[in-house]
Amino acid sequence: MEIQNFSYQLPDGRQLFDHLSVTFDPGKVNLLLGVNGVGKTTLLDLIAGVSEQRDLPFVGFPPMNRMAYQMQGAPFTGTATVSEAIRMMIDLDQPGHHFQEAELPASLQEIAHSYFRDLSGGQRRLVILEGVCRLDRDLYLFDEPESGLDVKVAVSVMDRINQLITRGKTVIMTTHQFHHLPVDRVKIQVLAKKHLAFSGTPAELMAATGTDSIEAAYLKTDA
Ligand SMILES: Nc1ncnc2c1ncn2[C@@H]1O[C@H](COP(=O)(O)OP(=O)(O)OP(=O)(O)O)[C@@H](O)[C@H]1O
Repeated sequence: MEIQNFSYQLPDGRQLFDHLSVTFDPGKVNLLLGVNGVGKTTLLDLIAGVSEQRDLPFVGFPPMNRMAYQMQGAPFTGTATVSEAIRMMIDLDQPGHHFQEAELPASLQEIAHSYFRDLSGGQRRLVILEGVCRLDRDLYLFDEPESGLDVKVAVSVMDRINQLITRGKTVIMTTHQFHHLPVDRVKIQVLAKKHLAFSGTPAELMAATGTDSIEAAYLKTDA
């Protein structure tokens, strides 16, 4: 899946990307890194087709009905319980699947009968993430999935994302946190100043920057 030589202007005329080329690896967690405002979410929106643009130089991406996108702050009906919300999402592409609450992770079973409107911000995010992971798609887009989650829940979310990779799915995700990543299955893309500043494995990034952690290595990039 490739973005080839892509230039993009925001509605106010600012140039966000200038001849940007990025290759995402199948079967991996492709991390999009970069400072606030560099354009990570915009890129996910463009890939997912949320921002309607014609003739994009995007090659090899699956059609929209084979993608799942966890957007930041995705709305959901407040009058559904957690269990109903997950069931609704499963019904989207597996109608007739007999969903049982016992299939839910323990953290969601505890709140299975709570209304979505009564959940905390982190709990809402967890429900949406679980629903997105339940969709049977080829490409999964996550926008800061662990944001606002406590460490234990964040670890379980990364485990969930890791399960997708184990099943041969492809993930593209933005993040500002570098813990609990399946490092041997990660490809890092660092966006900076309208371009790609780095593309490669965590080991390559650390070797290139003479560091021993992804966080230290990232801080040494141009991002
Ligand atoms: N609809 C829009 N109209 C005008 N500017 C926009 C629009 N959407 C995004 N932008 C601008 O595009 C730039 C990139 O935003 P984007 O949300 O993609 O950044 P990001 O890298 O995801 O940031 P963060 O890490 O803070 O989530 C920002 O300067 C933002 O203000």
